[in-house]
Amino acid sequence: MITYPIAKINIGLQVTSKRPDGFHNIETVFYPVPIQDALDVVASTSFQINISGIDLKEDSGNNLVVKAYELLKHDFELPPVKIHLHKNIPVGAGLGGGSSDAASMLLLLNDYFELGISEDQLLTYALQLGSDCPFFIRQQPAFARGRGELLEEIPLSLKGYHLVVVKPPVHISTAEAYKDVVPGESRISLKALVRFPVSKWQGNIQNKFEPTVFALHPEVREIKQTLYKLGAAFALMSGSGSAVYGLFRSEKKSISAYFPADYQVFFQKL
Ligand SMILES: C[C@@](CO)(OP(=O)(O)O)[C@H](O)COP(=O)(O)OP(=O)(O)OC[C@H]1O[C@@H](n2ccc(N)nc2=O)[C@H](O)[C@@H]1O
Ligand SMILES: Nc1ncnc2c1ncn2[C@@H]1O[C@H](COP(=O)(O)OP(=O)(O)O)[C@@H](O)[C@H]1O
Repeated sequence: MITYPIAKINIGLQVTSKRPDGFHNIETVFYPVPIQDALDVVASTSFQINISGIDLKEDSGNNLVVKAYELLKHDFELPPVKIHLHKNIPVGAGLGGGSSDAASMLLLLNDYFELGISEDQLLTYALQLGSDCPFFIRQQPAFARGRGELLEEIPLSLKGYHLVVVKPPVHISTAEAYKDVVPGESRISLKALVRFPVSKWQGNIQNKFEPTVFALHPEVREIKQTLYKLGAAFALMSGSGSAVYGLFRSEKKSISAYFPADYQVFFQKL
């Protein structure tokens, strides 16, 4: 059975407080975007995993899709499986690729082996794999609080916008990014801000990780500035970075020419 895990962008990200469990409470809007991996699973006589595409530079046994399989195997009688994961979503980018692969694995195993796991239970399993993971169970635009798992779906649509995502060759560790951030409340709630037209978002919708990431990696700030110079209606770093996205009113196919050759540039009509 094959499935195509998608990516997300964060439209605004506020880190409101540090929690006793070591995580942070956040407020963000998750929006699904069609940058995709491919995940193929078949029942087999022995467990195997094969990864192609972007090199994850780590033991495939630690991959989140394997963790998702092991999590369900603990509670259900699953046969061994043969997994093929093709990585296309940039890694360490703030696009949630690993979390999405893990959530897709839960959904796929539930369907393939007819496990009968309810959506609520899938959300609980997903949170054990990552804070971003529950969003990828339903993949609907959502205002998120808590660790990112308290999801409230919102009627936000960016249909008609042209999305550009630029990922420089900078890998950002989410855990390291949280260590540097100074928590605080925002003046106006993000949930209220996203109801404004996109043309009013610039300067109002912010990502709390930008100041520290921009200070350490000025090239990430430059991407945002370039996207605005090229006419973006809104541009922001996604999650803990290092990918930056821009929303444009018109097609921007030649945009790659404005960035160095080793930057990955994706464009997609939403
Ligand atoms: C920052 C965000 C914004 O959407 O996304 P990314 O930039 O990773 O895509 C998320 O909060 C990332 O979620 P996720 O990538 O699933 O993180 P996890 O695996 O749960 O946690 C990795 C580490 O980040 C820190 N962490 C994560 C989430 C959170 N609400 N508070 C935290 O302090 C913890 O130190 C944790 O050990
Ligand atoms: N299937 C996977 N895809 C991507 N990264 C994975 C996967 N499984 C485990 N990882 C690990 O998770 C880390 C963060 O992955 P990713 O979700 O892409 O980050 P981010 O959301 O911060 O861009 C990677 O550096 C890698 O070590």
